[in-house]
Amino acid sequence: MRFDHITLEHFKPYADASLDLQDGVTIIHGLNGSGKSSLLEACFFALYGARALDETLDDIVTTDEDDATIELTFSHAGSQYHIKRRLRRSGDRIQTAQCTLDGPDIEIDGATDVRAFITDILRMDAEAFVNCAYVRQGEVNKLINATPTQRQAIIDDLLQLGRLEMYRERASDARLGVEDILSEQRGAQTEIKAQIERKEDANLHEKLNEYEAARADIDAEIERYEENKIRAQETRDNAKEILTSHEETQEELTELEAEIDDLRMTIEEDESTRADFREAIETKTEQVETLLSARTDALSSAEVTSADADTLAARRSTLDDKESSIRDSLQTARQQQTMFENQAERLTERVDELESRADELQEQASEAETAVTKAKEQITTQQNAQADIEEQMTSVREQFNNSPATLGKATEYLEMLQEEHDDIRNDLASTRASLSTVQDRRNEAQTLQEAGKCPTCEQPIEESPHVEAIDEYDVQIETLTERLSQLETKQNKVNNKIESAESLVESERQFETLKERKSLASERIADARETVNEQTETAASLHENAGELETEADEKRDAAATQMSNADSEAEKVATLESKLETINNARDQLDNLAEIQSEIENIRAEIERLRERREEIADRNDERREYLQAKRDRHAELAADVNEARIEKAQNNHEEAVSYLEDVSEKLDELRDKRDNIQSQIGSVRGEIENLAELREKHTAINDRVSALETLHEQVETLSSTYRELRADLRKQNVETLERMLNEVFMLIYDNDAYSRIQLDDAYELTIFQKDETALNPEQLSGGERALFNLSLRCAIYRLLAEGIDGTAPMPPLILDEPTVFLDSGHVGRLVDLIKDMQRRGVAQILIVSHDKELIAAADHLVTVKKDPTSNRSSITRIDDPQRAAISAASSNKTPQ
Ligand SMILES: Nc1ncnc2c1ncn2[C@@H]1O[C@H](COP(=O)(O)OP(=O)(O)OP(=O)(O)O)[C@@H](O)[C@H]1O
Ligand SMILES: [Zn+2]
Repeated sequence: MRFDHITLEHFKPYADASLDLQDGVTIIHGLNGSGKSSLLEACFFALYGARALDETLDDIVTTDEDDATIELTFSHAGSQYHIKRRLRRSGDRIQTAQCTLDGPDIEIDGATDVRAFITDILRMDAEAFVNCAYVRQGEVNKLINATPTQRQAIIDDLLQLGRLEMYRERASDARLGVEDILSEQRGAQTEIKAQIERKEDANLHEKLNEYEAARADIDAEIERYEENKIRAQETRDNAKEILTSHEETQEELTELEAEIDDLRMTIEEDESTRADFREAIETKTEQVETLLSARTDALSSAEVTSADADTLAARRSTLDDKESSIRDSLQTARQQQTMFENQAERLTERVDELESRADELQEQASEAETAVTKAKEQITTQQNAQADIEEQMTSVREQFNNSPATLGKATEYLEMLQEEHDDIRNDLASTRASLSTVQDRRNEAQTLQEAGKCPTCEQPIEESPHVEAIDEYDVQIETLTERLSQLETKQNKVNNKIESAESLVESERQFETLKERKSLASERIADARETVNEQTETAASLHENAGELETEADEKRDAAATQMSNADSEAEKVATLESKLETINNARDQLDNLAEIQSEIENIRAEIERLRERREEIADRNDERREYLQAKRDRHAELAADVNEARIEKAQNNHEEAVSYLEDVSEKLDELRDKRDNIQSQIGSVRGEIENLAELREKHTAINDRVSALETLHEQVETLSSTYRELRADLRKQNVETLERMLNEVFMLIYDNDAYSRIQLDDAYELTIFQKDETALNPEQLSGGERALFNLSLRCAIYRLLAEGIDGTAPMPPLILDEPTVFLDSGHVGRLVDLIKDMQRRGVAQILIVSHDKELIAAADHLVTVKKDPTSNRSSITRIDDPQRAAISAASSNKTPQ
């Protein structure tokens, strides 16, 4: 067997990992806790499940994960198989969700079946696998510490010697089974023999003859009694017939008597009904009398002579005719009344309309008159205003009388004065300027003169021709000053004139305004006069129209009164007609009353008639009944005469006797038959016994044959059991010898020191080590390292024994070592490398070693390093392509190979 490939998901520290595995030595290397052992455990788990690891499924799934998947591919006997296990959380527990194995022509589903299949092809269960191929970390002492019996069991189991023991046990079980059956059969044989002897002593045929003779006697007796019984039955039946017929006659007589009583009673009841009816007829006849006298009164009230239907109908039709003619008149009168009322109403409405229209016109007329009065007042007011204006105008005119301007020329005059005033002002300004210039020149000349210069040419004065200029200036100043004073006087005068001219202009403007106001007043007066004329005319015409309307209103009012009185007279007619209708209705009520009385009389008479008929009917029926009654009485007398008392008495006696005999004979017959049945069953049992005896004889022959066959079988099984025992002992001896030889070979190969001469493994699987001086040591006395070496040797020897000792294809799993160097010194690690190479040479195809020891890398064909990421706490796997170079570099740098 070879592991080819393993894939992990969420298995212990692995999040996601996969690894190819080949033939040869694979070293799995890494630091403590990096996940090396877990990798091997995964392979083991894939094959056998969690139980084999002594762990629960919860331990296997990576902490905080809810599922895990482990897949292992392996080759075995030329075929490749693939196991897949999937775990999943369900509630707070992890469970196996899938466990399948597939390979050529096989597909298995379910953990139990997969484990069974693996156990079968490897020929070892999980425990055997661990004992042979999987040297687990820290299990150094397991085989050393085991008792010889345990060791024997382990090794026997591995070598399948257990099977021989099983076969032996089965053979021995079979022998015991045969012995059980044999002793049982012998017991049965003796028992049957005794039974046969007992039956032969019982003279069964003689007994049978006796019983048959007794049965024939009883049969004859039974026959005789049966004949007697038939005769007694005939007697009883004849008597019974006579008695039955008598009983029937008695019954008929009783029935007839009852019928006679019934009939008599019915007749009496009916006669009493007739009497009741007669009384009812009398009462009703009296009622008719009363009603007849009521009818006489009703006839006179209804004004008819007879109450028969025709008369009443005729009277009704007369009333109907009258009513219909009254209704016609009534309708006409009502229509007339309505018509007159409507007309009166319409006329009254018209009167109202006319009066209101006349009022409106009168109002309009008085409005016009008011307007006239107002216009006249306006005229007076305006005339007064005119006189006032004229007065003011006269005073303005008077103002102009003594003025320089005429009325209408004042503005022109003012403008002329203003021009004059402007001229004077200009003159004044220029004169003042001239005076000032002259004065300035004179002062300058004076200054120059005083400085000796000519004031005109500014030449030195001596040569100046203009010395007289200052005087000229003085003259000019005098002239100019005079002129100024003249101009100022003139200006004052003109100013005064302007003032009075301005007042004139104002008056003139006033005069114009007055003129306008006067003409306005004239216009208003004219307008008011027109208004007076117009409105006076309007008022007159309105008064006229209003008068006409009032006249018309008076006429209409009269007409309305006339129509109203017509309506009243029609209303009177209506009342009269309605009271006539009332009278007719009363007459009808009287007719109804009469008709009712009449119909009641007729009803009661009909009732009386019906009662009479019923009385007659009952009388007829009772006559019939009386005839029938007579017939019944005749039949009764006839039957009573026929009864023969003596004959009946005889029949009764016969019947009693026969019945009592029959009872006795039945008892007797029952007794005889019981007796016969008894004898018959005894005959049956004797015959059964005889048959039984024949059967027993047959059975006896058969059981004799079986007992001798079982005796032969017992001998054979005994031989088989002892053969298995001997075979196993032989094989074990042989295996112990081989295992001892191999153990010595391996131990000598791996153990470096020269302290021990040999190891002894005796038939009882006791292990002893001999020192050079032949003193014996128990392996438990060895040092820790020596025990580790001893354990390794023993494991390798067992592995070799299995691998070499089994014919054909060895189903051996890979040899798996977990931390084998733990107790070894460096020298022994080197020896371990030699051992591994030796095992390889001897044909162990796949060796898997977990080790943190770099020295072991020297033995590796393949190197796998395992590392755990310190932050994520997840492990990863790396394959090293060239392990030997890695080993050298590791040895030189003393570092973990990458
Ligand atoms: N269910 C789990 N989930 C996560 N991590 C786990 C789980 N079970 C174990 N581990 C981790 O896996 C590691 C143990 O792995 P393993 O025993 O394979 O280590 P190792 O490399 O063989 O170490 P050593 O050299 O000490 O034997 C531990 O660090 C542990 O924390
Ligand atoms: Zn480990």
